Amino acid sequence: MINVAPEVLMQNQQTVDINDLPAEQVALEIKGLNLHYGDKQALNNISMKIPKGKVTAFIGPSGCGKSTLLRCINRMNDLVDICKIDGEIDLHGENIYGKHVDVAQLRRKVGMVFQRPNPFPKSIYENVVYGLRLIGQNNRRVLDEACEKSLRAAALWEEVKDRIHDSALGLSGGQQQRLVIARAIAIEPEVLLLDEPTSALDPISTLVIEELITELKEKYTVVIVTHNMQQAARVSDQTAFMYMGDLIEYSDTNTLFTTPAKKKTEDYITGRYG
Ligand SMILES: Nc1ncnc2c1ncn2[C@@H]1O[C@H](COP(=O)(O)OP(=O)(O)OP(=O)(O)O)[C@@H](O)[C@H]1O
Repeated sequence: MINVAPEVLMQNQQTVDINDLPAEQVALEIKGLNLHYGDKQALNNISMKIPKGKVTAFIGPSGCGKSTLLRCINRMNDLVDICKIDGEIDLHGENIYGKHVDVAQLRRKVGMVFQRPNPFPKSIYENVVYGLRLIGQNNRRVLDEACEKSLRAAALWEEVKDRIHDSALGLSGGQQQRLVIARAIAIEPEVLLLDEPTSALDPISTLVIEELITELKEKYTVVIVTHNMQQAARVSDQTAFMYMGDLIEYSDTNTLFTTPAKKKTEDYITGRYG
């Protein structure tokens, strides 16, 4: 028996051949990506297309390489000395691992939110406008507008509008995670990477973030790593199942959860391992 409630999948009805997307619908294309940590290979020849304006989920058992693959998309793995990467990731047709790529610029286009909310010990306002200040924007009116717009987009404005100059550390975990999302979108990235964004949150905050993810895809390409298959089924349009560094199966979420093509995928989604 498959573990994901059919009504969840019904809400998500759509079928797209993910391997046959026209170029204008592709946000990211990963081509023959191999990654080693020292002698250990963590990603094996991964190739996939990530569509624009959709939510793509990476699922798979612990240690299969989901976060590693996610971190390749904004070159966070560059910070790991023993990490060696070959292959290509094209963002709108341009290889992000190309010689002349400005990594700081890339990370403005590809924002990231981590498992644990990590607000800075500053006010709510200063957290949201942080990235704008970094790129030299200090006009009060522009910052005020960006702050309100981002907090609204992150579904947090109504809860904090009367205390935006208070410390961000006084917010609840779920509010902090929405604040971090507001901070990521304030600089208007094209892609938003979410690495298990709800794993430290209670069920109600999780639901709020899931609803938010569904709204965010109207403006951004979202890629999410999750341990939670129900969550992948609820929020994603496409799902990639990974196992021991391999991309085993990648298709629209309904197909992957209802009629997986590979035995390994079926074993995983039916809870036989993982
Ligand atoms: N900085 C690192 N140095 C060395 N090995 C690493 C590093 N980061 C990850 N690994 C290894 O790479 C493999 C993939 O790890 P990764 O964190 O990407 O998996 P994951 O699927 O996201 O796991 P989880 O669901 O537990 O977070 C694992 O074997 C892990 O031990």
